[in-house]
Amino acid sequence: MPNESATEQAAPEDLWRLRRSLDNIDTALVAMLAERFRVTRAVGQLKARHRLDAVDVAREEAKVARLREAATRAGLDEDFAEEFIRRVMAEVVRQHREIAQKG
Ligand SMILES: O=C(O)C(=O)C[C@]1(C(=O)O)C=C[C@@H](O)C=C1
Repeated sequence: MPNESATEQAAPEDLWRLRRSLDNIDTALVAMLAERFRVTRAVGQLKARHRLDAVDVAREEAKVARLREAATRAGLDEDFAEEFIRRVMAEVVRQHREIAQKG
């Protein structure tokens, strides 16, 4: 293929297989994130309609604690898991404020 890197051309079959697996996982992650944002947009519309604050600190902290435990059980670094979910929630809050402003 013309746009393959030199590493890809020289890669052994195992590397190809692992990379295909990674590509599938990445696609699934994006699809799940998109689904999550579809749900949070609906939450944002409800919050705007009922004049509720975009941020729910207690819920965020409970979620972080729960996900840190889930990460540990799954063998994933819990600080990474926390960083990830906090970044996602920050984007959700940004979108909720945008929804509330635009009406
Ligand atoms: O549960 C809510 O109220 C949400 O708006 C969702 C969510 C989240 O993405 O999990 C986002 C912002 C809130 O501060 C808490 C949680």
